[in-house]
Amino acid sequence: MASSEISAYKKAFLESCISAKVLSFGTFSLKSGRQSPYFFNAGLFHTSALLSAVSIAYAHTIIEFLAANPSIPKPDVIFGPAYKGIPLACATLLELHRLDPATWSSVSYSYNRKEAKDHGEGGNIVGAALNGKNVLVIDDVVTAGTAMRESIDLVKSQGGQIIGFTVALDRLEKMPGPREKEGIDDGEPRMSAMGQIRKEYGVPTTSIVTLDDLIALLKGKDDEEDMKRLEEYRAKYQASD
Ligand SMILES: O=P(O)(O)OC[C@H]1O[C@H](OP(=O)(O)OP(=O)(O)O)[C@H](O)[C@@H]1O
Ligand SMILES: O=C(O)c1cc(=O)[nH]c(=O)[nH]1
Repeated sequence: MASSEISAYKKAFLESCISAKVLSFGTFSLKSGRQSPYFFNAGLFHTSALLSAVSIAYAHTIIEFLAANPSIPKPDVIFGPAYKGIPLACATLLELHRLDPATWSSVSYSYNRKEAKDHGEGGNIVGAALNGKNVLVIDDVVTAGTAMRESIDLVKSQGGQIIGFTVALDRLEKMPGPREKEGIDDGEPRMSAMGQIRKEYGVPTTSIVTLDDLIALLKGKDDEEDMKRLEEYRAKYQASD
């Protein structure tokens, strides 16, 4: 795919991520244990201009996602998993309300604490209670899907129903093999985390951009060495779906 085939808002989103160094290139250790030649640090969307830009991209992605999947019920709650999902969910809900107040004014945000609070109101959920609610989860990036699975378990344990997942970046990586953490790569094909979750839980998922979009954007205009490392990484960890 050539960079000209990326839609204008995806291109603008990726370019703002690169200029703010939300997307950076080098060698990074991931939660999965993989060594990646690129990293998406959503914690760097910390100015009002960047937070506004990212929330506009999420909001448009969510509106398109809901329009393309009419069987998905309307969300009651936008849930942002701790930590990086928290400001993203809150800012996106404000943007959705700005774009379409009639639809979004009664929708709530909610997020978890990583450590439950044992005084005051207590518990590990801040914002709307999830019991009986249709919950749309917003997170920053998906690699092996550990964070997504934790969100599914958490929302279910609170009595909520997950109706969809939206992330900024789907790295399109295959799920880790059973001995990958020990450094043993069996080289077997596997589905992506997003694909596996769609299949296992029947939960629809979407992303603003993917690794394929990033490579298409960078092709022919960036550092050739970074580009080569990105393509090698994609070839090694590319998912089968
Ligand atoms: O798909 P995975 O393999 O789970 O990797 C991606 C997740 O890892 C990071 O979160 P982390 O758990 O480090 O929490 P943070 O938001 O506090 O940085 C990142 O923010 C994603 O949520
Ligand atoms: O897989 C991860 O741990 C990970 C990848 C990435 O690009 N960004 C991030 O915050 N975590």
